[in-house]
Amino acid sequence: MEFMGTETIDDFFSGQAAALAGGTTMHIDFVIPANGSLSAGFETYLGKAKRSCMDYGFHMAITKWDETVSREMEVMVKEKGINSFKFFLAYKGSLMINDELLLEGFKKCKSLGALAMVHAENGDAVFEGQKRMIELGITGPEGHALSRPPVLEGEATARAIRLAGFVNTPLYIVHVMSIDAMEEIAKARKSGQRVIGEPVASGLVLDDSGLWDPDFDTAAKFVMSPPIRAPGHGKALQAALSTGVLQLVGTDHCTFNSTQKAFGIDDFRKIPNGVNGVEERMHLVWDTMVESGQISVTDYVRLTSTECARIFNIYPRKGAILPGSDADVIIFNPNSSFEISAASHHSRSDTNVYEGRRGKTSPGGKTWRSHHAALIADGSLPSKALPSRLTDVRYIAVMSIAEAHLLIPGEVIRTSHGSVGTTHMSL
Ligand SMILES: NC(=O)NCCC(=O)O
Ligand SMILES: [Zn+2]
Repeated sequence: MEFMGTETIDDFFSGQAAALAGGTTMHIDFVIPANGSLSAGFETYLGKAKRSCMDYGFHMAITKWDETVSREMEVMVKEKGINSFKFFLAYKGSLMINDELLLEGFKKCKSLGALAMVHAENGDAVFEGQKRMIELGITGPEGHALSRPPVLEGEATARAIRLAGFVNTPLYIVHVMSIDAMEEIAKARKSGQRVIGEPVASGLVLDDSGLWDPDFDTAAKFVMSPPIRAPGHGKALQAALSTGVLQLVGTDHCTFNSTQKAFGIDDFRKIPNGVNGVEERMHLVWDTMVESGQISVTDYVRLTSTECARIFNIYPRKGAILPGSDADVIIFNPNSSFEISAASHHSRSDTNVYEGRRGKTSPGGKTWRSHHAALIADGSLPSKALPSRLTDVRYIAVMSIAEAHLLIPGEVIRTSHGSVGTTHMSL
């Protein structure tokens, strides 16, 4: 993804290699239109995706509005297999759109049967918050969190929910990071509105303390939007996930290396926003949610995978181990762990926001093995595979087997709690 004057350090190949190493076997990336053109953006991303080593799908961002965009949305849905569009309420001056455009976009999604997705922060208020921080002389990464507090996420979430309700169209809130946003989603769902809330790995397991680290590189690696919140928010998001208030776990994998993050060494507003997570998501959700007893193994499969397949209409090709479904499996040993580190991860990023945390190994002691249709015998990654873009927006299945059970290609899969699923990430 091109963002904030630079481009993510992971491309389709390295991002997907990281995903596969971490037990995720398909992703849906966000296409950013090229100068507002959906078809040009789509072609650009098809070109980038030539480097793919696993299956993928596309969402698309809508960053401006006119008759051409409206017509192109129709083409994307009817001819290109895109069934979800993202609207940014933040990033004033670049990706942000106003309420008028949001309403147009929601109406168009409704008429096309597509799912509207929203990045929910009040971009005008964030802009004001950033000015305030700079005026106070706060230029470091902590200024990022201070300038865009949870109330601005709550406000934008509530506004998007109400406007989606006004248009009467379903809504998906991406990267839910705060109690404020989660409570708006809870209220809407209780009232019967179809609102889907997606927390991401970073919001569930990290807190904002890293942003105050005196070492710039360390602090800057935690800069993402909405920001990683103060202690307490993550725990509340975990509880919301386990009780069904939030529906699935994504990653928003969007990596920049230290030299890119250093663009903002004198001004936090210039630090490219984004953190890693696609390689760590399955480990972290297992570790945080299953091992703590907050969710069952069956829940784990649903939250990391099946739910996503259902929401994006990919089930049962993905999200199920059934005749005709894709045979994507992951195998790990819950009793054996390794240390997560930038030194050994598969992303191209030179930092890892989960440095020092632990993940599970495969039965052979290596990273998890995961692959679509062809299991890798020794846990190694594919050098080049035969990926496909699922034009009917089908996803990939991941089966989690808690008992380490070595599979060989063609073997009948037996498990006491086998299931399947999917995830999405953005590169
Ligand atoms: N989330 C983030 O900080 N970077 C990716 C762009 C976005 O999705 O907002
Ligand atoms: Zn976003």
